[in-house]
Amino acid sequence: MRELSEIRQDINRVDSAIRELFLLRMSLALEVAKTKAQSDDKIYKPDREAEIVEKRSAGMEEELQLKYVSLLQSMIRASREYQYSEILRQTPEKFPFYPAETLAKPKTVFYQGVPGAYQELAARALFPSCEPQNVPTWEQVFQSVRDGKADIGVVPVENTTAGTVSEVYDLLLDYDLYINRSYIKKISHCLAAVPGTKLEDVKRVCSHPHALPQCHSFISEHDLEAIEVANTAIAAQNVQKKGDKSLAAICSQEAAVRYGLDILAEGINDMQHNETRFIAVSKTLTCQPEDNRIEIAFHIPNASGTLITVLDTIAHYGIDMTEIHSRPLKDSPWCYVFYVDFTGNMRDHAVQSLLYQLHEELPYIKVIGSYCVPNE
Ligand SMILES: C=C(O[C@@H]1C=C(C(=O)O)C=C[C@H]1O)C(=O)O
Repeated sequence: MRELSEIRQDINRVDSAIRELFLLRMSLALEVAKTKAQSDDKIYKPDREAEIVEKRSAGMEEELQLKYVSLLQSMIRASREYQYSEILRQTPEKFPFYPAETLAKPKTVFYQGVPGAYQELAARALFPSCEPQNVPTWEQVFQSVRDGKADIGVVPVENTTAGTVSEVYDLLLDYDLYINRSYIKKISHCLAAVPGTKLEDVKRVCSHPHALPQCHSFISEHDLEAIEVANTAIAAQNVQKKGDKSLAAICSQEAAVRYGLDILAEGINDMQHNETRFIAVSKTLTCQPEDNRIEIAFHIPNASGTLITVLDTIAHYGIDMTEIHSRPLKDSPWCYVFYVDFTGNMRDHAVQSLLYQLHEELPYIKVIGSYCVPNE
C-alpha cells in the first residue's frame, strides 16, 4: 500500500492539471462568446450542452458517470456565467433592464386604512414633506398609482411574526408597479377600548388579519373572540363608533389616542421583537446609489433542479440572497411565481451579469424593485 502523503501528491498533480485545463476551457468559451456576440447569437445552447454531457460521459461506470456529469454541468455553468459577464463588459447596452436614476419628488402619497394606521406612520417616515392620503383597500392604492392619481403608494410586505403579505405581492405584479423604498418599523400593539372599560369587560377584539396572529397568546390567554377588519386604525375607529365596552381594538398607540380610546394593555404582541417592513411603490423602476437590495420575480421551467440552479447562480456571482417566497400562478395551477431579494446595486457588474443571465435563461423575469435597507 502507498503512503498517504505520496497519494496526496498525485492528487495535487491531477488538481493542477485540471486547473490548467479549466483555464483553457474558459478561454475557449470566451472565444465562442465573442463569436456569438458578433452574430447576435444566444449564449445559452441547451442542445450543445446536452450533447457534451452525453458524449463525454458515455461508457463510464454508472456511479462515477453521475459524478462526472455533475462536474461537467458545473463547469459548463461556470463557462456560461463567465461569458455573460464578459459580454456585458464589452457591450454594456445588452443589459436588459433600465432603471431611472432617482424618483421624481413625490407630491401625492397614498396608503390603505384610516389616519392612525401603521401605514400612515410609515408613509410619513418615508416622505416627511408629503401629506399622505388614505383609501379603503390595498387594491385602490395600487389602482391610484397606476392611474396617476398618486405618485407613490405605501403598503406593508412582511412582518417578522406573521410573515409575508401575499396580497400585496400579487398586486405588485397585477398592477405592474415597482418597489422604490423600504422602511422597517417596530410594531408594538396595544389593546384599546372606550373610556372606562376594564380588561375583564372585553370579550371581543378586532384588528387587521395580520395583527391578530401577532397577538395570538394575549388573545387566547384572555379568551377573546378575534374579529378581522381591514386595518388596525379602522378597528380603533369601529370601537369608538360602537361605544361597546365588550369590544376592543388591537392597534397602535397613535390610533388609540386619535380615536379617544383608553389603552388597557401595551406591547401585547407575542414577540417583543416585532417589526413590519413597508414599501413605497411607483410606476418607475429606479436605482439610487445607496440602494443595496434588488427584488426579482420569476417563473422557472417545468424541470427538476431549476430552482436550485437559479439560487446557485445567484451565489456564483458572489451575491447573497436575503429572502425567497413563492405565490401560485392563478392561471396555471400548481405553477408558481418566485420572489427573491438579494444584496447589491443594479449598477454593480456582478448584479447586471446575473440579471442578464436570468433574463436570457428563464421563461419570465421582472426586476420588481431596487431599494435601500439601512445599517449594513
Ligand atoms: C461555449 C458555448 O456556450 C455555452 C457554454 C457551453 C460550454 O461551456 O460548453 C456550451 C453551450 C453553451 O450553452 C458554446 O455554445 O459552445
